[in-house]
Amino acid sequence: MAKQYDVLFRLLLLGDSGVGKTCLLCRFTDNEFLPQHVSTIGVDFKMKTLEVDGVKVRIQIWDTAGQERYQTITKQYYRRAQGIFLVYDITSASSFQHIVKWVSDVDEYAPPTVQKILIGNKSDEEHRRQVATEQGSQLAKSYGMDFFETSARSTYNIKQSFTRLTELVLQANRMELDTIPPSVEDNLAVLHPEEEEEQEIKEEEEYSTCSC
Ligand SMILES: Nc1nc2c(ncn2[C@@H]2O[C@H](COP(=O)(O)OP(=O)(O)OP(=O)(O)O)[C@@H](O)[C@H]2O)c(=O)[nH]1
Repeated sequence: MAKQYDVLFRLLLLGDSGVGKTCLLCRFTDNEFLPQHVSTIGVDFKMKTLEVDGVKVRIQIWDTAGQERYQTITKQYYRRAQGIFLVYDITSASSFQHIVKWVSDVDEYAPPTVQKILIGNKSDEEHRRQVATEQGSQLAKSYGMDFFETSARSTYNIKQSFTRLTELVLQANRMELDTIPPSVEDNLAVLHPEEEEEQEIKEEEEYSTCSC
């Protein structure tokens, strides 16, 4: 059967516990919002297909637990990520301060080519804001990253931020894609996951436990 997509990328959501990583993912993939905080245990993932620059991109998005005790497990997922969302909560100054630590973990464990975007989530909570938009934008600039304030509750900037990271990953891998001969492209069309990894993904899909 012909593939329903041209390329497959892995994205990762990182940030402190409670910043809204699971909610961002559930809003993007299922257009749902979970009002209660159910801490992720280890990792979960969901899939979605997007069309970016005329390319059908299947993205596998990994939602990691923000809690310290799961860090040994979650760090094992950095290695295979092509794009990473670094998420803080605009109502939590500490979650913003910890971005420095998340970036240093990414530098240590993720591939050097990984694309990163900074996200300030919960923009609907203006009355509880502790981190100014300018602070987020300055920090992102200092790391050379794009920056979005988002709201999983109101849907603000959700599609835009996921599309942008996918676009950046696509651009970063474009040369590699362009060198795949058309005959191979028809059947393969996945940058890294070939048959073995496809099988792995199918198994992962069967065990996916995302709570939304
Ligand atoms: N107001 C508001 N609340 C949000 C938003 N996104 C998430 N929340 C709330 O924040 C809490 C934590 O959200 P989660 O998505 O579970 O947080 P997480 O980052 O996945 O947490 P861990 O799994 O523990 O790492 C929940 O009560 C959500 O309803 C948002 O955009 N606006």
